[in-house]
Amino acid sequence: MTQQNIHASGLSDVGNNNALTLLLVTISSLILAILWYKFKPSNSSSNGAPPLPPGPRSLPIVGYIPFLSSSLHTQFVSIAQTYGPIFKLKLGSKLYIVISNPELSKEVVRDQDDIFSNRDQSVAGLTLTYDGQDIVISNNNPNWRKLRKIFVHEIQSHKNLEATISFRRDEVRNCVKTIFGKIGTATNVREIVFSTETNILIRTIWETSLDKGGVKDQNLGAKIDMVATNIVKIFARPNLSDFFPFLARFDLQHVERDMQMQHDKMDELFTTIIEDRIQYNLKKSKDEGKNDGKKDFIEILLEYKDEKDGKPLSITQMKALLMDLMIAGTETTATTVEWAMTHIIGDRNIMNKIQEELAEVVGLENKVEESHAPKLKYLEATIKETLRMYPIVPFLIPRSPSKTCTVGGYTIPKGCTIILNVWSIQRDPHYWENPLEFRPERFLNTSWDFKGTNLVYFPFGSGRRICAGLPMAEKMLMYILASLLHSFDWRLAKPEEHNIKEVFGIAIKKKTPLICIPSQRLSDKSLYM
Ligand code: HEM
Repeated sequence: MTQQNIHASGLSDVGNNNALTLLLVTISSLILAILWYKFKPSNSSSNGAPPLPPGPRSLPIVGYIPFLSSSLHTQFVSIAQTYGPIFKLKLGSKLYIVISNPELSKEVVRDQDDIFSNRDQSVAGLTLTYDGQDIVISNNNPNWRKLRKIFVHEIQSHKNLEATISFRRDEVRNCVKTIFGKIGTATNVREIVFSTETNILIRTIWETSLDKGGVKDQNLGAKIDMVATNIVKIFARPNLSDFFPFLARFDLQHVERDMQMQHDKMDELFTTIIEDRIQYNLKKSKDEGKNDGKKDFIEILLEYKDEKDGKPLSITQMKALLMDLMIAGTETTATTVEWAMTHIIGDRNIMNKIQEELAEVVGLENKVEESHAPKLKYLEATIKETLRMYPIVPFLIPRSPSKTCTVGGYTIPKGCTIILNVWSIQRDPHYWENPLEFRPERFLNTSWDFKGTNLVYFPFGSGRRICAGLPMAEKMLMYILASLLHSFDWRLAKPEEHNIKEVFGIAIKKKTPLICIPSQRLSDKSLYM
């Protein structure tokens, strides 16, 4: 080959190379474009806004629904291990964002609390609460603010809690008396505590009407217990109407129908109570009213109904509020007591420490009073540890942002559902040493409280929507547990059946009920009467 030819061929090689390179670049670009289109992160956004959080791939239409397990709390921990502390899930046509670390929780419940103070309103929730006219399910609106203010300032105020101390004392003593009648026999602690809590709430709500021709049904507590239990069970049923709102009108799984039935039973009761009281008040003179002294909750609410300034409270709003109290106040406390007793009975060392403290503070010749509570530090630490391992409402009550915003650098679209996995945060080894060990000592001499200030521990929620019944819950847990453990020694009915298996739902419950045998601890029998 001549030099010229070599050059020519070289040139032509260059020419050929250029053409080849161009072809390769074009094909590569095409392939890359196709690959990018096909595998682009599904969360990237085209308008320059931050992307949606990452999350597992899901099927068309149904999204991730077919892959959901019955133990969502543990399943969400596994998903977070792959996708990080904030991930998204598409369930039907709805977008869920799950958050499982304190830093991101803080962005929701503190830094942007106002934006995140609406609720994700499920069909069952709306059906139960007169279309969200209550506190728990209502969005952040003037109605919610008013009801919450009445509840927190009137019912949960220090003054009112002091004024209603005798109701709690009577009912907790009845509880001790009932258990005394069961000494030596297998006893379901949760059932007894549930009834005690129901009776306390009934008396706090309409004490005087029991004396004044109102509802006198002896089995009222048991009936309410049954309805409340049914309601919690219905809440635990996943509902297609929530995942596909356009299906809601068909109520394919009858969740709405079943909830309506329970709602109607409670509604009938509340209507009777309120009407009886209105009639009674109409009959009595104003002066008589002033002499009454103690006001129960119905009386307080009726004053707001007749309010001259501002917007009076409607009867429906009153009933919605009563519904909240009876449901939110019973299940939570009874379940917490059951978990605490499970661990206390399962660990003789913990039981001894609590009982020694009670003997010292209360004395073996006395009954427990609420006023002993501030000195019962080990018992308090045991309750805190119980609520660390078993935050009864494991995902809090889901919230929904009122406008599109960002959390952790990701876009959070308006109207999606926010789940804060407090259960996983409170068991995260990153924040808790040996988190699966039940160790009350970790709460001794520390500043942890229930106010949700440190988002490593917030079993009652945090921010604007923190549990409105917190002051009462704290008192009840201390008083009931102190009375049960001061008055009785406890052992498991079947020690081989000791277990701490959970069932996930709107409340985190024991898989099998705690059945145990009480024995008399105080020598003076009159302390049980
Ligand atoms: C162990 C007992 C209890 C626990 C663990 C508990 C826990 C909670 C939690 C986690 C929330 C949601 C907070 C959030 O979304 O950030 C809540 C809300 C609420 N709780 Fe409780 N609760 C308990 C007892 C009670 C009691 C005794 C009452 C009433 C007598 C009550 C009334 C309420 C109400 C009305 C709300 C709704 C607050 C709102 O949405 O503004 N709770 N509770």
